[in-house]
Amino acid sequence: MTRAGFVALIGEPNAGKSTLLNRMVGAKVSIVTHKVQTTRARIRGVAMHGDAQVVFVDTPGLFRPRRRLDRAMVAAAWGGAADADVVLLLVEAHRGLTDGVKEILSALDERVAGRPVALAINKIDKVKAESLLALTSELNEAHAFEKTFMISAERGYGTEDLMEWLAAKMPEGPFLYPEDQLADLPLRMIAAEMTREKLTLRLHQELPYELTVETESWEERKDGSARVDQIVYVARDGHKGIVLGGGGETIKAVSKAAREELQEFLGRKVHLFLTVKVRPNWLDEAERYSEMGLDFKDGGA
Ligand SMILES: Nc1nc2c(ncn2[C@@H]2O[C@H](COP(=O)(O)OP(=O)(O)OP(=O)(O)O)[C@@H](O)[C@H]2O)c(=O)[nH]1
Repeated sequence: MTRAGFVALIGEPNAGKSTLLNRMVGAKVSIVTHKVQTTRARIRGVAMHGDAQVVFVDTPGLFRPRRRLDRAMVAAAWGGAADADVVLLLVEAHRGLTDGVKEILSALDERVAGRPVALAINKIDKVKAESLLALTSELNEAHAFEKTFMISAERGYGTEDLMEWLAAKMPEGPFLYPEDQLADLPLRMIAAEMTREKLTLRLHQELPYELTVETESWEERKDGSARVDQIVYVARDGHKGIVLGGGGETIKAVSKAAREELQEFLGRKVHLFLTVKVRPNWLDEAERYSEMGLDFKDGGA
């Protein structure tokens, strides 16, 4: 008998959800950067473990929503958790029981009532082993977790045990995705995410998430290569210059880095063309939201 189900990863921004997802799934499907709040879509990765299929929902970081986009992200995060068979809360070992974690804990009972919730203390490579016991009991006093794991998503410590446990928690049933499918994101969206990641890394603090990337066209060529055209949408005229850089230097570097990553991912040659356009209202356009896997109305006032 096979098993299959969903695991929702929740936690504060930067807790390491994308890193863990990538490790469990074994391929890079979600973007990982040093910046917070990079995950927008409810990206799923599918991990196989023995007879079990575990589908991970990588939720946007939970944080206090202000703008429409933020509210939609938070609604998407909790939506993912409420549908899951197991909820996995990631807490950073060196930060412990922060106010943000406390807020998540107080919302847990209401939002995901009846679902098993496990705790994964992540980034244990950053702290002394002695401190972990105290942290474990402190967190378990704050919430009765079904199980506590100590892991390093980055180094792979403890992640095997975690996977083993999650697999056993999945309900019996047929696989939800074909076995060879790594993520249910279309290639076009993966390619757009790669470009957005490179932009985010390159621009640092200058443009938090006021830009979006869309793949306009994807053409398969006879020689086995692909021509990919993408548009980078910015919210303001002034941002266009920042994205382009002096003499187009920034966009060229971004394009090169994104092309290289996409080529490695696909295992073949890619011709990538980026165009920067100003679209003042994109943050409030419904269409943009569905392309990011979010529900526009969730962000409503
Ligand atoms: N030292 C250490 N760093 C880690 C570990 N896991 C993740 N990180 C780092 O923590 C940062 C954030 O990781 P992400 O996986 O992007 O975090 P996230 O929770 O998906 O973040 P959001 O998308 O903002 O919600 C990255 O710089 C990771 O390299 C770990 O086990 N140890």
